[in-house]
Amino acid sequence: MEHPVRTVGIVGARGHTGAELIRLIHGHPSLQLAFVSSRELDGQRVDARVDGYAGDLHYGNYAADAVPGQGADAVVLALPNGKAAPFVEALDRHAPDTVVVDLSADYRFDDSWYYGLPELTRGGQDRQRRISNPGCYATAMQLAIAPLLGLLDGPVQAFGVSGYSGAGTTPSDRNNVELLRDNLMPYALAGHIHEREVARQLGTPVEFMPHVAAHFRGITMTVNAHLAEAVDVAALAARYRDRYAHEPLVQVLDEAPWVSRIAGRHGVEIGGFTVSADGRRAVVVATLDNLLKGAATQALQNLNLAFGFDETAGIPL
Ligand SMILES: NC(=O)C1=CN([C@@H]2O[C@H](COP(=O)(O)OP(=O)(O)OC[C@H]3O[C@@H](n4cnc5c(N)ncnc54)[C@H](OP(=O)(O)O)[C@@H]3O)[C@@H](O)[C@H]2O)C=CC1
Ligand SMILES: CC(=O)N[C@@H](CCC(=O)OP(=O)(O)O)C(=O)O
Repeated sequence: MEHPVRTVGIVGARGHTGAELIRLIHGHPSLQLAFVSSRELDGQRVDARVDGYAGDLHYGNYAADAVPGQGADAVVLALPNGKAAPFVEALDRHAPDTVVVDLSADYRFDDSWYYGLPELTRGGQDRQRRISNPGCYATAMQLAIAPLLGLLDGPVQAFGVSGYSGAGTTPSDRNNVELLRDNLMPYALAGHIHEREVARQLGTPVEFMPHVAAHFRGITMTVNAHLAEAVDVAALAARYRDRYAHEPLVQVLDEAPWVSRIAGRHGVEIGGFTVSADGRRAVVVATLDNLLKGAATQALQNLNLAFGFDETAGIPL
């Protein structure tokens, strides 16, 4: 179906997720880039920085008060955690009908925002204007755990390993390639914000242990669940196949998915179904690309739903 073209601005466009969004929006049949904002790249050509973008757009440095005046139909905030509020306040005040998609964790606990994990939260109210876009670990955990709801007996343990692009571009130990070489770096082993986010969304306790590794992109998430009744591997896998049968972005496999195979791809792979001898403990593995389904691809799903487009428009499947 033909749609009128809608325009999208990106704040935080220098970052890893911003670059992916530029590529996706540029290739979208019904979306067009209105502006891309970066303080550091102000004035530079976008085509000199982003493979896959061809055009005359330049980065600009737009402070929060300047964003509503750009007239974009949607604004994606791809800023570090804690930086979204001035942009949201300016849009609330001067352009309240703008669709806002926030990639950070800033509004994920705010019930006045729509939590946009389409495979689990889409419904009758998808034409949203304030959308909190779940991140990489939270998406992997929720998609891996959701089919187990109703079977669980106690907290679920989630062991996650992220590529270092998950730590953004601000220098830290977690994106320091020297420190990561031949290494696996554990951090925030209890109480990570994504632990609380997933527990809140799924309504069940989760114990999350994040790590970062030397690869650039991709998350692997191993979930360990104690069950109230025994299952066998076939029944466990069938539960996932049924749950995601009509989801173009979720592939259910028999074997355990490998993170090396998901880099650069838009969906999620779930597999490696294993049960203990008594059938009361299940293990499941999920992989996704943190920059795509964990951020930019999910943002595109949410923009598509907000504008009434096909949810996967512009997403190469
Ligand atoms: N990386 C990932 O795998 C994922 C990231 N996310 C979330 O998405 C958001 C963006 O992540 P990512 O792309 O990795 O981040 P980056 O660190 O790579 O990029 C951050 C961007 O924000 C801009 N920026 C930084 N500070 C400010 C500020 N005070 N005001 C205005 N602009 C600022 C930077 O550009 P400049 O300094 O030039 O202005 C840059 O464009 C984060 O909230 C992150 O948690 C979510 C899922 C996955
Ligand atoms: C490796 C690494 O540092 N990862 C980041 C999360 C990645 C991400 O950006 O996710 P959210 O948007 O959900 O915060 C972290 O653990 O905080």
